[in-house]
Amino acid sequence: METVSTNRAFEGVQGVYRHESATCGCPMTFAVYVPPQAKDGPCPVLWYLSGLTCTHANVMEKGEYRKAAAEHGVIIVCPDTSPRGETIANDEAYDLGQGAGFYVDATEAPWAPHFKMYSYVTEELPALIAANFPADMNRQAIFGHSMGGHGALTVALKNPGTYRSVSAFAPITNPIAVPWGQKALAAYLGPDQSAWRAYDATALVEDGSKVPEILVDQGDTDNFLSQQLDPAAFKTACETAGIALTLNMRPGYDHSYYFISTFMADHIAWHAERLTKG
Ligand SMILES: N[C@@H](CCC(=O)N[C@@H](CSC=O)C(=O)NCC(=O)O)C(=O)O
Repeated sequence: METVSTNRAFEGVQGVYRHESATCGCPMTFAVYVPPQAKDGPCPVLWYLSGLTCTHANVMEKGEYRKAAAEHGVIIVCPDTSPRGETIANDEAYDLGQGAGFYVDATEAPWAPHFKMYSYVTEELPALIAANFPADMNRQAIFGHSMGGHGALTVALKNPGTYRSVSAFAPITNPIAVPWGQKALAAYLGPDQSAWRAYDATALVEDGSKVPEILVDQGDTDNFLSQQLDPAAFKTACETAGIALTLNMRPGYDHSYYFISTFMADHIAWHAERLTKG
């Protein structure tokens, strides 16, 4: 692992790192904020998964998470959203290929050799974090935005013992039913829609995956709300399954990092409460 940069912030350290990923078969860059409490012992880890077009840098530069992370003593890890490189498959559209990995393990050509973001964020990167940072891997939580909200929900639902809590900003909650998801899942997983259900938060809940509670914040003037994000089916699935979903509709907020940064401290405090219990 190579250190790209480190900067002192809120008495902790914001770092950017690069490593050769065996899972994605290319160099991958990620950001880690280590809070000041780490000098006294391992800290819990909160994963942030970003949305379409993002690298590790969008939330690092615009998410405003460091003050709350330092206050609560939480490490924040921000992976990239896909493998990248000139020799790696891509698409000219912003919602497929590089910058749009959808946190799945692709099975279809030309994506399958490198687009393994599910395994990358659930296996390879956690092992790297455990080996190189003052991280208490028995206390992990996960959140994300839009495509990254979809990633956070599906990763938590598929690994209920690993993450103590899960939340999302404006998540894609039912990708099999919306254009972004239908396009990406068809490309990465092929035409058999039964394979898509393993990466759809609403379908996972309908099919029996369970976490005790979920926090979601959603702007009501988000331009993607009706076509790509509509949380109605997810809300119904959670109600039926007995999952306590808190869905905060936020008047006047859009899909941007202005919205995310407004509610970032609330989400970190919510996770910190669950990460420091027990
Ligand atoms: N370029 C596209 C929209 C891209 C976009 O809005 N990306 C969001 C995530 S959307 C869902 O995953 C984002 O986080 N962008 C990065 C940022 O820094 O804001 C278009 O123009 O429609």
